[in-house]
Amino acid sequence: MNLLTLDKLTVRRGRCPVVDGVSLTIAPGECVGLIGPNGSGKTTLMRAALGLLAHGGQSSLARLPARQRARAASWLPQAREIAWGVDVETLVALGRLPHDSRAGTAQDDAVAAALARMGLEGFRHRRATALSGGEQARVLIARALAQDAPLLIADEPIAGLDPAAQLGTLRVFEQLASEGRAVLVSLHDLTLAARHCTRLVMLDRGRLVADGPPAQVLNAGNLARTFHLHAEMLHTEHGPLLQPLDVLPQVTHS
Ligand SMILES: Nc1ncnc2c1ncn2[C@@H]1O[C@H](COP(=O)(O)OP(=O)(O)OP(=O)(O)O)[C@@H](O)[C@H]1O
Repeated sequence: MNLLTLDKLTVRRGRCPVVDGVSLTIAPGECVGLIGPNGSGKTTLMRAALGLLAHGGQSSLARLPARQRARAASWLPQAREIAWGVDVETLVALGRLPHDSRAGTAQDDAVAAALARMGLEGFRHRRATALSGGEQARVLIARALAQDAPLLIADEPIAGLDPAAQLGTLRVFEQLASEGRAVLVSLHDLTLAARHCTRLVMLDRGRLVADGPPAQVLNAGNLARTFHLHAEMLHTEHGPLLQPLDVLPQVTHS
């Protein structure tokens, strides 16, 4: 059974559609990378899919009552704001709010597992607001993991993380997928997207322009048309490596 179905999802800002008739499904076991240039509609698509923005078309998640939705999907927004100076363990435990028994073994296990996955055991008793930006970002990812939902939707979760933390985070997402959950993650690093996602969905001016295996989606034509990039995809023993070579002139569309 699919964990997310979008059918002609459309979001307008004024008269202009910034997400334009996007249809897709996400099934258990998939780690789907959402890629596209700045302003192509990635955040808007995710927020509309979650029912956080008025939209046309259908989203299977947006239709659910709030509590059920919070059990069906966890959401990691791009803005990393930690408003309260609580300790890291307490903050991560907030991810358990959608579940009935907030205290007890299930909660302790989920929080401990989330802290371990993000390598935060040593931060458990630190005040969350007193951590570095990257550390705070990892704590917020841990909070989303503690929610223990079948689908994680994450908006640029590795922005601002050091290279090891970026790799570690994407490996956690791959692990979630291999455990039978699913992830929809927006990414700007196309090499990491190619290496760690099972599938890529490419947006261009709100439209879905490619959807499939990374090697197929990241072809020279798509990179030129959508990203205005001349790039070479190198196939190394460690996996694909995208080498940007030049910026191409943008074609004006009427
Ligand atoms: N509140 C808003 N009011 C009007 N237009 C908006 C609003 N929020 C976003 N937009 C526009 O919608 C389009 C899509 O924005 P969105 O944030 O979804 O893009 P994105 O692909 O996530 O970009 P980025 O990679 O820069 O984060 C952009 O053209 C943006 O200017």
